[in-house]
Amino acid sequence: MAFKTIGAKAAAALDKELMSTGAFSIDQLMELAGLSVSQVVYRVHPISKGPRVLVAVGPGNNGGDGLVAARHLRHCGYAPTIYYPKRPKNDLYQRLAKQLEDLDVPFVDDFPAALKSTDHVVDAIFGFSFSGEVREPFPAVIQAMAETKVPVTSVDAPSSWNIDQGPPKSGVGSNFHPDVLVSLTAPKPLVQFFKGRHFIGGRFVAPAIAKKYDFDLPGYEGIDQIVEVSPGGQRL
Ligand SMILES: NC(=O)C1=CN([C@@H]2O[C@H](COP(=O)(O)OP(=O)(O)OC[C@H]3O[C@@H](n4cnc5c(N)ncnc54)[C@H](O)[C@@H]3O)[C@@H](O)[C@H]2O)[C@@H](O)CC1
Ligand SMILES: [K+]
Repeated sequence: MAFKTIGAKAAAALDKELMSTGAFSIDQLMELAGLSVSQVVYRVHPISKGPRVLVAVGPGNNGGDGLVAARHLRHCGYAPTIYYPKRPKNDLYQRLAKQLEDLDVPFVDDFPAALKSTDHVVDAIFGFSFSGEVREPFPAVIQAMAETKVPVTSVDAPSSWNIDQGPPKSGVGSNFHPDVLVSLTAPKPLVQFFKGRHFIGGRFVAPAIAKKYDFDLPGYEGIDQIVEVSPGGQRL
């Protein structure tokens, strides 16, 4: 059985609903989303494969998930490094960054250089609100992630891919195929073009809300925050 996908518009509406009628705060959702991402990294890249994780953080909530994941990974014994070139003034992102600074997590400015000394990359640049062509300073970052041999885990979407239509046909991102994807709440239509290891995370949706938005909860086991599915979103 394939899990139903939710398109960009539905994902944004679901997000709004969780924070209005669902009574969640954004901090809560982001904490659980980021925790899922950290569990996926632990699953696909145990510390024995190398503790260094470079997290590429974008300007929106996808980036916030990356900051939370980095904090959990640090507490689990990894050595994360953060690339965060566009830091919004928003209080939530400032606090997430401060929490990392207090754990002595380094922030770096040169992504290609940092990529040369890491064991794993988390792509938390853009999620379901990405649209159009990638703007500066991110084209070189996407290109570097496309070319590296270091494994890349993308949060919610491979950054630069159109949420509903998948990878761009040409230009930045057309050759970007991350090794791992963590779909948050439900896979997006782009998963039909994805070929790597695929997980669903974001264990915070009530059954009634999933029903309203016409997707299935993946059946998390025990205390797991993630479920592995096929690249295209079939139950394994
Ligand atoms: N309900 C859920 O599923 C949850 C989703 N969360 C995360 O939130 C994400 C969505 O967050 P947002 O709506 O803040 O948006 P995104 O983080 O997807 O991206 C929006 C940011 O990217 C910029 N941007 C958009 N297109 C661009 C382009 N072509 N070039 C350069 N910059 C561009 C925008 O100006 C904005 O700053 C999800 O993908 C997921 O990762 C979680 O944090 C919480 C719960
Ligand atoms: K992403």
